[in-house]
Amino acid sequence: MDHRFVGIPELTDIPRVAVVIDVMRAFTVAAWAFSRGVERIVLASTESEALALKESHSGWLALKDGAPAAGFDAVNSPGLLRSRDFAGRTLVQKTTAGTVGALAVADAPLVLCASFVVAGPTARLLRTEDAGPVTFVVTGEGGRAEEDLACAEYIAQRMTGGDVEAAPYLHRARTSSAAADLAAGLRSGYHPDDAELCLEIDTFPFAMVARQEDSFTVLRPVAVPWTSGARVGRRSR
Ligand SMILES: O=C(O)[C@H](CS(=O)(=O)O)OP(=O)(O)O
Ligand SMILES: [Mg+2]
Repeated sequence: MDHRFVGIPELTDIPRVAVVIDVMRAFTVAAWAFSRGVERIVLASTESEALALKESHSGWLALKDGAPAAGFDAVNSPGLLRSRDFAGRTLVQKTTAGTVGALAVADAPLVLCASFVVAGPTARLLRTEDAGPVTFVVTGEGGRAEEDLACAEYIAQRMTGGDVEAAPYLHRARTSSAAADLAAGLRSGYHPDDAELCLEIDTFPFAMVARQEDSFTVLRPVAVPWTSGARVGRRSR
């Protein structure tokens, strides 16, 4: 199938179906946040917007990448999130690459955010939706991040429905510069398990769908059973 693999700067039109990839770490973190009880993630375009949203909505929490900072409740680290209890909470997320990529395609009729931990459900949902050609947004390094490209290509292969060996794709991600930086502790807001947590396949049974709700871009988990007939539907444009 004629999929496109593009960086954020190459996004010149509104895709019909967009899958925004950020393995390290935004959309691994988002999946972990949902697994810890977060009900929805509101994507913010700036840190000040994230803080303003938190302040104006009782009970909302804010997460950003980089070092911990005043006003923020969490950082962009799966290792640091996995023991938190976020039951029923709304989380506002702002990161350098992942959330920027998702907001860049927010007007597309179908937008999924993905990483290896939700790769299988993401591919199954795209099959169920009969999605056709997908625009994969490779968020890292202007579209050249090897971990994101490997994950995008892995999901594209799994969309075909056949068995796909994960090892070569994971190897590319494990040997990426982002993985090396994470493993070496060069990223702020970091846990030593982060790189490995980002390199797990199908940890969670849901895909993550971004939709416009009121004036926000909101990410929610959508359960995708192995034999799903459930459709999420696309917005008409
Ligand atoms: O937190 C991350 O891993 C990165 C930020 S940086 O590359 O470490 O500065 O953000 P993300 O949007 O998750 O790629
Ligand atoms: Mg990244």
